[in-house]
Amino acid sequence: HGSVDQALLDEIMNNPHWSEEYVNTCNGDKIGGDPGMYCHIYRIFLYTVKVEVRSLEPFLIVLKEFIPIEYADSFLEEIKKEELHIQSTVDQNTGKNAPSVGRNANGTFLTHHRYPISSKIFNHIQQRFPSIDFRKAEQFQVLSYNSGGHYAPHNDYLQYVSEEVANRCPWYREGGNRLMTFLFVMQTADKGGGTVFPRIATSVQPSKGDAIVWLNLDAENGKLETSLHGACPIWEGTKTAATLWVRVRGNELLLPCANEKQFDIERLLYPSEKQLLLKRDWKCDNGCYAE
Ligand SMILES: O=C(O)CCC(=O)C(=O)O
Ligand SMILES: [Fe+2]
Repeated sequence: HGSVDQALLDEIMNNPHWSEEYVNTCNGDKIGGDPGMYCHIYRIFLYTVKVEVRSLEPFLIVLKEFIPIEYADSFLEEIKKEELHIQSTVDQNTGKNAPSVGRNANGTFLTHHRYPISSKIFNHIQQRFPSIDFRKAEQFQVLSYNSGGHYAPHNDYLQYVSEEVANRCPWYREGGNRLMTFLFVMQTADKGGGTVFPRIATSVQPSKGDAIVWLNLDAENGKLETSLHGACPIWEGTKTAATLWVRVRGNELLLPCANEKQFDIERLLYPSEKQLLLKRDWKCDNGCYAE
């Protein structure tokens, strides 16, 4: 692991939520090495969006240089004024809030329009990614990781014993599960700090301003276990990122005419071209739109 601080490395290796395999995947960014990977640029209104397609099953893309550097910097300035709390979980044994073994990060939630700059970033995302209604996303979760920080591989979907039980909770009933995670990076670590997807043996080492976008559910709203991911350990420096968890209600991405439920992945990959397509007199093969 090169010149990685041995004590930090030992700590991660002894953490039951991490494994050598995960850490190795963290250290090997797949840029250019994955035969299934490709890139394209789409244009929407006057904006261009650079897309790196890492995987379609599960869906994982990186939007390169997506958030302007000056926006990221302004947001960072605002965040400095916020009190970031150590992210804790409820200890199963004591019932008390305790720092989590699975995650070592400071963070806070901010409403989309909390600050002019968060609003600007929110609108920036929405304009360039119109196939998703980001108003249906939870608040920005800002996460900041210092050296030794990490978030061990986990899934973002909410887990309940059953859909019936879940729906007793108004918060779930309104939004449904977490369909998509949209994460953008405002500050990169000096060493480490990518996002790892162990089930597809991939990690993304983002640059400042890049956004990493993936789906957590399948087309039937089932839990997509291959969306397992984590924040790789930070060996040096600080990483700051913000997450939008987009809920599924109002964001059904299903093909209008598919007999079997399937996502309309093109809507995510080429939103602008899809808009043009929809302007044409488009008919589906299975006749559901026939006059
Ligand atoms: O910071 C990262 O790379 C991952 C964060 C994450 O997985 C989450 O907030 O759910
Ligand atoms: Fe996550």
